[in-house]
Amino acid sequence: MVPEVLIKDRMEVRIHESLEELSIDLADQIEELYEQSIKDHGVFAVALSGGSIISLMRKLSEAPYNKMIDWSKWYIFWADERVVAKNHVDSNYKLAKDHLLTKLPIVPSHFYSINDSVTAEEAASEYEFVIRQLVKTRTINVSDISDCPKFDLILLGVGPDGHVASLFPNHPALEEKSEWVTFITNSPKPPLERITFTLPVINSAANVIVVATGGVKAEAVHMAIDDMGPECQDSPARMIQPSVGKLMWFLDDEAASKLTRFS
Ligand SMILES: O=C(O)[C@H](O)[C@@H](O)[C@H](O)[C@H](O)COP(=O)(O)O
Repeated sequence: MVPEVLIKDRMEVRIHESLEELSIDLADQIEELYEQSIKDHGVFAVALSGGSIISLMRKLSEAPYNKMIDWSKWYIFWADERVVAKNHVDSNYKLAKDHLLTKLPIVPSHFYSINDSVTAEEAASEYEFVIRQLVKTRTINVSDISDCPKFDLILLGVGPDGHVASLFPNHPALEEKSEWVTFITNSPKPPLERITFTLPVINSAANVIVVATGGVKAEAVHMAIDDMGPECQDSPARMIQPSVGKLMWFLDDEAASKLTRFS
């Protein structure tokens, strides 16, 4: 089935009848963005999040995608990470590795996970340092309008409260403008300690994909996408507005159930 597609400015909303259809469409779109990035600068620098998005990306490990893609060109980052050991059940690195990355022939040295043996503050600043080095060598592109990294693709889930990455409603981390990676020690969603890309970095990406499924996300999706009054202004998901890049939302019918169809 073809998804229902809504377009507003540089935002595209793709609504699917089933998770299976969403997963196939997600893999198709990621493959297309990969092709564009390779044509543009020869590599594909992708940042992942935690949560259900990882299992929704599973089609990438199946035919035809697994054979169409030159996986040696992929560089994997985390838009946010829980500050726990890499083998801890809460680790976003472990989640991605167990359910996706080990099923793909990506070069292991192309996984850029955080240092899990230091404090959240140190992990954030070390991670930013690593990204800065990769921007210097242009493994990660640089934004056309600031000195921020321009990831080829940042993939985000969204929480029922509208959080994206580890940027939670009304949290001071949302105000961070100078750091690329910041840390929090009081996450409303456990575990408490996390590192996260800041809004300037997310909004400098060439492409941002946000995935939300299930009725529990319907209100957050409505607040993030629809033209609403002041009550939606606190939604971190609504703050995802790439300055130059493209924003795509992938929803299932339930997550889209409160959405105003705008085109
Ligand atoms: O580490 C995390 O907790 C995540 O990166 C977080 O931002 C997640 O993506 C959303 O909470 C959506 O998670 P679900 O898709 O599982 O609801």
